[in-house]
Amino acid sequence: MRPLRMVAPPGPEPLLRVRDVTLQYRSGGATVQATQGVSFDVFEGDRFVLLGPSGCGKSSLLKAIGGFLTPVAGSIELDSRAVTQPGPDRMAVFQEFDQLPPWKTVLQNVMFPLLAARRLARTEARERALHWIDRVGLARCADAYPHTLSGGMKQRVAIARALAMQPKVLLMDEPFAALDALTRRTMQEELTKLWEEAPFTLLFVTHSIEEALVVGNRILLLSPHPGRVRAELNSHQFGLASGGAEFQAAAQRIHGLLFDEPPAAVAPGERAIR
Ligand SMILES: Nc1ncnc2c1ncn2[C@@H]1O[C@H](COP(=O)(O)OP(=O)(O)OP(=O)(O)O)[C@@H](O)[C@H]1O
Repeated sequence: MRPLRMVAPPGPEPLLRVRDVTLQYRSGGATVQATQGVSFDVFEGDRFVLLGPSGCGKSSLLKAIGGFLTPVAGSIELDSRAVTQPGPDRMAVFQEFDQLPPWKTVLQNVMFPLLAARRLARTEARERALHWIDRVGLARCADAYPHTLSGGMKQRVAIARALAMQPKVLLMDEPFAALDALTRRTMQEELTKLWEEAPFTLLFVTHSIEEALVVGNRILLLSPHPGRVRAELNSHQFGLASGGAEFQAAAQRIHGLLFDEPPAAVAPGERAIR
């Protein structure tokens, strides 16, 4: 099918530019193709969502943007510089609750990257860390160890740790997928609130259509394995208060764009990607 993309308004240069990226793994003599020629732009302050079915290469794209996987074709630029390795300008939050070293307290966990990157002296790192621990609502848990925290609290620590580094882009790989439905909703709410208080650039991976609509302002739809761009949509009209018929219709439409063969019809304002 011909992928669809919203007509891009003339505007600033993208912060993150992904061009024709093909990703592969070599596994036991075989080659697994994760994505095929994927292109998209993320602008400063975007909440950009990669949405697609399991195995379409969303995590692989995040790994490549993180500098952990080199494309076999195409290019990735952050702030007009080629991404060739991991760096503190791209902090990640993952789904797994064990991403926090268990022998460090909450405060030590959040301070750790600040000290490792030699960004700040210990006193400033502590201050910065405490600020972010407070921002995610965990001020009373600064001296707690991860095993004493709930899943949602651990994810809040991971978010505080990442945002304390003031990355150019925050990478989130299904960060709420292992949480119960109620906590997941709360976390979506809290993430949106953090963004509203002080916007940052977010690249968020999910396979939940509802989560994409709630968290994102722009959504890239990827086809099943290997991932290709199917469409790019604006979703800034949907927020946490969204529900009802319009939200359901948008979710249905995205479902059609992702899975229907032939794909769902083009909406006004969208065009084929050249
Ligand atoms: N380390 C690896 N070695 C070999 N193949 C891999 C590796 N990691 C991922 N793959 C394969 O690459 C493809 C894309 O995987 P990826 O995890 O990026 O997809 P995804 O869209 O994030 O899936 P999910 O939503 O299930 O996490 C899959 O076919 C997967 O099996």
